[in-house]
Amino acid sequence: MTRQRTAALVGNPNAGKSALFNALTGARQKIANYPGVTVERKAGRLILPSGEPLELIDLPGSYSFDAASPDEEVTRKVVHGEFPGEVLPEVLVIVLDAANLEQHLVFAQEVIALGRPTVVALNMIDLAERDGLTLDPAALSQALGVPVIPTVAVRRKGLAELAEAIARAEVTAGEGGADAQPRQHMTLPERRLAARHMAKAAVLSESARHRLHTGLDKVLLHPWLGVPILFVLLFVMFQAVFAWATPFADGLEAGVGAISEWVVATFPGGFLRDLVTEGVLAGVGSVVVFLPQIVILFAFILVMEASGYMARAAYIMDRLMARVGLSGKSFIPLLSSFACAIPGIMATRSIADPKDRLTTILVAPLMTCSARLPVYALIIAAVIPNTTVGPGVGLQGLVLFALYVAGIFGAMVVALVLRRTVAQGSASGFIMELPRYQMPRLRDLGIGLWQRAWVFLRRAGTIIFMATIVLWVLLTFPKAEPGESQIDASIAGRLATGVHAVVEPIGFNREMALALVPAMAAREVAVSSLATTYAVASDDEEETAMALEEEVAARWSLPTALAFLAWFVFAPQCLSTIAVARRETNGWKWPMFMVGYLFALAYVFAGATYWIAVAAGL
Ligand SMILES: Nc1nc2c(ncn2[C@@H]2O[C@H](COP(=O)(O)OP(=O)(O)OP(=O)(O)O)[C@@H](O)[C@H]2O)c(=O)[nH]1
Ligand SMILES: [Mg+2]
Repeated sequence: MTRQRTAALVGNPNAGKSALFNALTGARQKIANYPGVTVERKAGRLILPSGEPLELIDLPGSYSFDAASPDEEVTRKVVHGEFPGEVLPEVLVIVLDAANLEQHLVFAQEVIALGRPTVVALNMIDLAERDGLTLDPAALSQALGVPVIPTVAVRRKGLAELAEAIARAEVTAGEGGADAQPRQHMTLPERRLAARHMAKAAVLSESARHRLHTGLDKVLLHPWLGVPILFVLLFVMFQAVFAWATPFADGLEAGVGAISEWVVATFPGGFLRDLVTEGVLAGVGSVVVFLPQIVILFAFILVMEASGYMARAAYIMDRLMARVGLSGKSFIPLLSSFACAIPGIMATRSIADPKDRLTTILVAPLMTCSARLPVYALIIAAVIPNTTVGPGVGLQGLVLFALYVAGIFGAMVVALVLRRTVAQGSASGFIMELPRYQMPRLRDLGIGLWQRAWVFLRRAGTIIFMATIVLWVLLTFPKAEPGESQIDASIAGRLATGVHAVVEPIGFNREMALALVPAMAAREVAVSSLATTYAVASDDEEETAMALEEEVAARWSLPTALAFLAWFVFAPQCLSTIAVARRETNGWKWPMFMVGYLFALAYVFAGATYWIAVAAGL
């Protein structure tokens, strides 16, 4: 009888099936450290200890036989003998990741329930050991009712034993293991529960560290607690941005003020001195004082990344993202957009589905980038009282938190609408391997913070510097006639009158209108523009110059200030983002769509904020 005998490798994605396949057959299947590498069946020849050949089939990873994707469909068909031109494999070899036993045992039970000759390869035990786990293959074998062979595919450990077990499984086909009970009718939650018990029973000993890590995961990834914990962390972060930064920001502000006074005292009055004090020092200085806030924000983000928490945040958010039609793959691009939408949009290249990717690009500018922080911080410090609304809860930090949440919420709603209209499609869930918890290293943290601070200062020294000088010149010429205000007379003032007509209905004053156009270069320019405008204006009125924050507090009504905040949650005030969106979508159509919908939202929400605030008597 020369019938070709076959065995198939099945299991969750990233369990090491292809690595085992290569080790057993000498093939060169692509393996890589992420799920979904193998997407079709591959066959190779394994020589059994008896010298007999056996056809071994490597299959795509699968979470269940209820196939969701085409590659999982391949697995289901091959295992059930429904694949065209393929015989029913006699032996099923389940490959488990020993370091993720609980997760992998769910599908394993479904395979064993088929009642076919089955062998389990308990792979990656080296990783389990590294994590501080000592496993008991015998206990697992007892619980599953099939032989369990420990293997390390990449170091060719346990291969002979596995081949032996495959050969034997064929012989004992149909006899069933000691504990084999009918498991056909288990539901998914029942399988999950059984998986947890079996995984627990299979652990002989666990290091204190591993226990700590699983304990942390139990709390941080808890179905109910996970989301509130994430929000509390973010909440604390925004409180800290205000509470901790204040002394440093005050120091910087005093420093800029001192330099300005020194310049005034040392140099003769005139064009150049005004350019330096009203343009460079008032304008650029007004942005630089937000450096402490930026550093604190990134300190939190970097610690969350380095400790392994950020990946868990992605895991927690995945369900929420799926509900609005985004895949979990969008999480990292959207997260990067909190720093800046440009790297965020570029990171969407990792999203395979084009509609999915387009949606992510279109909503990325709604994530609050760090360029908005100076604008938010200035307005909040100026008009929101520095009081507490509960033990340890500052009102200013609360408002900042609300603005970030408004951006996220806006993005979710927009994504939902886009997925139902112009970017139709369904969400694809993702399962990611969670990295180990780690104590963030101070050195890495320092380097990361330095890089962020440098990016911020470089922007202040280049784009913001240039925009401020151009604006100062436009504000200073032509010179006002006696009795006329300098702003009214200037080129910038006249240009602003046109913009003001458009934004007056939503409560903006003329200085705000004046700040909006140069702020297209970068959002922080809104702050430097206001500073320069007020510096020029107060010079003109022979007033003593006040700090920008005090100017805003004195001149803006609360509804106007709130409307300006609402505007910046949505407005696409960034030419570089538009340019990157054009490059990544290969054309002007989508960037124009993005700019259009964002300005429309900004206008509507700023207007609504203004009129509601006015009606409320604020
Ligand atoms: N340390 C260690 N790494 C392993 C072991 N087995 C596989 N790997 C690694 O785990 C990763 C995934 O292995 P693959 O063989 O591609 O996994 P797969 O099950 O074929 O994954 P899909 O094709 O996506 O279903 C690769 O980076 C392998 O090098 C092992 O026993 N120990
Ligand atoms: Mg594979």
